[in-house]
Amino acid sequence: MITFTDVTKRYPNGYDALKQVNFHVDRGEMVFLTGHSGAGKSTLLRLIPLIERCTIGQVLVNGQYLTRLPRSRIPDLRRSIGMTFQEHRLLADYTVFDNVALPLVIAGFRLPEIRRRVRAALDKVGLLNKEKSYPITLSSGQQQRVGIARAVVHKPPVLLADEPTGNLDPAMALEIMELFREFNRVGVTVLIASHALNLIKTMGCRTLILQEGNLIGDTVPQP
Ligand SMILES: Nc1ncnc2c1ncn2[C@@H]1O[C@H](COP(=O)(O)OP(=O)(O)OP(=O)(O)O)[C@@H](O)[C@H]1O
Repeated sequence: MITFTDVTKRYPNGYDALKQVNFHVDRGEMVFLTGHSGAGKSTLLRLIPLIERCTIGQVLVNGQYLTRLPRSRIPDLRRSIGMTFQEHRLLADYTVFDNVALPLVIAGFRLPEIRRRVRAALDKVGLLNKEKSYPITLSSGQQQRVGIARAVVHKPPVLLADEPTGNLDPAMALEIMELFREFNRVGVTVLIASHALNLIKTMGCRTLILQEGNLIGDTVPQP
């Protein structure tokens, strides 16, 4: 589903945030990505929906080589990927419903379908009763859940999460990770960047380890 072949990402200031990274994530896998601050985790995630382009190498997502992907196909690629961010990036003057509906509005869905899908997504994250609330009135964990609902509302086969539990207490963090696991159980390929080593251990998933832009580990837990 996601293959990196000798991927190097050099930023315009000449810094190599990723250096000849190679890995493959199969369809339906759930994988963690960890490493110190500045190791390149966010950079790696951003290459998948083409928020950034790699400088050298190949990124293959859902059968498409991204280096060859014409600009006109980027919206299609992004519709196949859901992404959540640590800082949520919710719109403060939009209700929870409207925040989650946004990707569907942009994609041109009709209102009855938008209602149905947004409510289904909010139901999955346990926030159906908050659809009329504004993000500022929600806890950090609830805001993260709204971000997750927005990421899955168009039912993408791939879900990426950048530090989804950064601001949360351990119990809430585990709940959020379990939510990702539920999406994975129904077939979604999940890749999560996280510092939370204990939590990653608890989840018992394959883990990629980055250090200064090098992929130095790819561990699969023993049964
Ligand atoms: N747009 C940019 N221009 C130049 N350098 C950048 C840019 N974005 C990131 N970097 C550098 O690339 C390196 C990797 O950054 P990245 O955000 O991918 O790391 P990270 O592992 O996600 O870190 P954190 O855990 O702190 O979020 C860092 O040294 C960072 O300063």
